Amino acid sequence: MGLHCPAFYDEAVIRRPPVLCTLKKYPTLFFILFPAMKILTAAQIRQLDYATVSEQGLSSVELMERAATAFTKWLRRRWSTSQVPEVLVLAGPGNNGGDGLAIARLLYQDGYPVRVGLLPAASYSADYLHNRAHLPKGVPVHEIGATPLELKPNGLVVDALFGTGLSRPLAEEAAAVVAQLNEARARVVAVDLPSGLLADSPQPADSPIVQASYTVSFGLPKLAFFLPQHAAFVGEWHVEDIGLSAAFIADAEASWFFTDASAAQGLLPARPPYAHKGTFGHALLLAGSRGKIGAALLATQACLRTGVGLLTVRVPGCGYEILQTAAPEAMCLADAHPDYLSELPDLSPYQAVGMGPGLGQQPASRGVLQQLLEEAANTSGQPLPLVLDADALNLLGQHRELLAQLPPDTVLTPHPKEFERLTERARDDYHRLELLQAFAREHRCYVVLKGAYSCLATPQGELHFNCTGNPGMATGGSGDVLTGLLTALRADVRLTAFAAVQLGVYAHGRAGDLAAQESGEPGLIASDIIRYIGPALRELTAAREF
Ligand SMILES: NC(=O)C1=CN([C@@H]2O[C@H](COP(=O)(O)OP(=O)(O)OC[C@H]3O[C@@H](n4cnc5c(N)ncnc54)[C@H](O)[C@@H]3O)[C@@H](O)[C@H]2O)[C@@H](O)CC1
Ligand SMILES: Nc1ncnc2c1ncn2[C@@H]1O[C@H](COP(=O)(O)OP(=O)(O)O)[C@@H](O)[C@H]1O
Ligand SMILES: [K+]
Repeated sequence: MGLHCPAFYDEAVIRRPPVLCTLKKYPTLFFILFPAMKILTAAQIRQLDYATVSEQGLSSVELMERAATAFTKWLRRRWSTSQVPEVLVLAGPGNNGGDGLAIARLLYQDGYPVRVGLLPAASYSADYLHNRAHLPKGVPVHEIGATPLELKPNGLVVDALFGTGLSRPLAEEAAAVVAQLNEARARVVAVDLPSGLLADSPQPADSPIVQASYTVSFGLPKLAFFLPQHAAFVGEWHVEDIGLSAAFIADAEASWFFTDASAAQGLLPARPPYAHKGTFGHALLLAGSRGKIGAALLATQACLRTGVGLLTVRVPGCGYEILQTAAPEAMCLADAHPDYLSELPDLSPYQAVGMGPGLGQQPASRGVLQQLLEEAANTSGQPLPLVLDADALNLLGQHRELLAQLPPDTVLTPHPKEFERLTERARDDYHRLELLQAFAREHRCYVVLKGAYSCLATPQGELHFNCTGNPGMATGGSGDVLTGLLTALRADVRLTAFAAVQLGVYAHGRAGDLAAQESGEPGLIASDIIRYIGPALRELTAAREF
C-alpha cells in the first residue's frame, strides 16, 4: 500500500518508499536516518521516467505496465467485480491515455465489465498506440467528446485523459467530457492526476478539471495534491510505488517536500537512561487573558505531555489558581495585571519561550512581545528559541516594524488568516506559498502555515507539507496544543530547530489522528489531542542506543 492522504489515519503501517533503497548515496548519517521526501516538478517527473527506464533496462511500455498494474491492484482492493456494474475508462492521446488502455485490459482480464471511451486527437504517443493495439477485442470502444457520455448508475469512471503532460487548460472536446463528468457527479478515479489539473503551477480559476473522488498517482505525490483549492478535484489521493529510480530522486534538486511517517519516524531521540529534568530543557509559556485562560492551559498540558523537563507558565492574575489547580506539574508566575500580561519575567532560566495562546491584543501585551524579541535576540551565544502563535502573531501584524526584530530561527504558527495579517491577501494557494517562502527567507524564521497539510517554510526557502491531521482538528484550541508541543521541542537542546518543528507538526497531526480513531472527527476536542501526544511521540522515537 502506498502513501495516502490523511483521511485514512487508521493505517499505522510505516512504509518506506523507494528513496530509502539508495541511502548509500546520501553523504551524511543525518540524511540516512531522516531522508527528505521530495515533491518533484512535472518536468522532473518526465526525466525520472527516462532515468528509471534506462537505469533498470526497461522499455517505457514496461514502465507503463507497472503503473497500470499498480493502479489496477489499488482498484481491486477497493471494489470487487460484483460491486461495479461498469468501469468506463476514458483515454486521452498521451501516456496517461496509454495507462488507461493498459488498465482497461488488466481490469477486463480480471473480470470487470469494462468499456473504453477514446478522445480523438491529431497524434498519439507510441505507448498509447501499443496499448491500443493490445486492447482485447471483447472490450467495447467508442469515441468521446462530440457525443454525450452514457454513464451507468453506480458505475466507475477511470479518468486517463491527461496527466502530467498537460501543458495548458483543456478546451473543446476534452473540456466537454470534463463538464459532463462533473455535472453527472460521476464516481471518478483519476489516473496520476485529475485531468485538466496542472501538477505544480497556477492555472485560471475557471479551468475545466475533472472532480475525481479518488486520485491514484505513481511514485511521488504532486504539489497540486497539497493545496486546499484543489481538494474538490483531487478527492482522496493515494500514491502507489512503481519502482521509479531512487537514485534520480535522491539527486534531484527540490524545494518542496512532504513529511510522512517514514520521514518523521525516529526524529525524536530516545531519553537517555541517566536523563534528569535538566536534560530536556525549561520552557516558558506566555499565554492567557481573562476569558481565555483555557488556551494557556491547553498549551501548558501539551507542553508537559511532549516531555519538557520543566515548565513555567506566565498568566495574568486571574489565571493563577486555575493553572495551579489544573496543571500541578507546571510552575506558575502570575502577572501583576489581573486580566492580561503586562510584564516580561526574567528570561535567564529558560531554553525556549512560547507566546500567544489566548493572549489578547492589549498594548501592554504588545510591550511584553517587543521586550521578548529584544531580549531573546540579545542572550549571550545563541538567540533564545521562540514560538509565536495566535495574538502574538496578530500583534506582529499590527506592528510590522517588530518583524525586523525576530531572532533567527523563531517559529511562527499562523493559520491562513493570521498569515494574511502578517503579509497580504493571497490571490490563490500558489501565491500564498510564494508569500510564505519569501517571508521565511526574509525573516530567517520557520513558519508553519496551519490547516490540512500544514506547510512548514524554512529560512532556506524549503516548503515541507505535513501528512498527518484530520478535519476533526478544526476545533478551537487545536492550535494552542501545537504551540505547547513546539515550545517543548524547542526547549530540547538535542533537536535542531528544523527537526523540532517538523517533528512537532507531524506529531500534533498524528495525535489528532489517534484521537479521531477514538472519538470520531466531530467529537474530537483539543484536550483529546493532548491525551494522544504521548502515544504519537512513542511511535516517532528512535531506538535507544547504548
Ligand atoms: N514516471 C511516470 O511518471 C510515469 C508516467 N506515466 C503516465 O504518463 C503520463 C504523462 O504522459 P504524457 O507526458 O504523454 O502526458 P499526458 O498523457 O498527460 O498528455 C500529453 C498529451 O496531451 C496533449 N495535451 C497537453 N495539453 C493538452 C490540452 N490542454 N489539450 C489537449 N491536449 C493536450 C499533448 O499534446 C500530448 O498528446 C503520466 O501522467 C502518467 O499517467 C506512466 O505511464 C508511467 C510512469
Ligand atoms: N482539516 C484539517 N486537517 C488537518 N489538520 C487540521 C485541519 N483543520 C485544522 N487542523 C489543524 O488544527 C490546528 C488548528 O489551529 P488553529 O487554527 O490555530 O486553531 P485554534 O486557534 O482554534 O487553536 C492546526 O494545527 C491545523 O493544522
Ligand atoms: K488523469
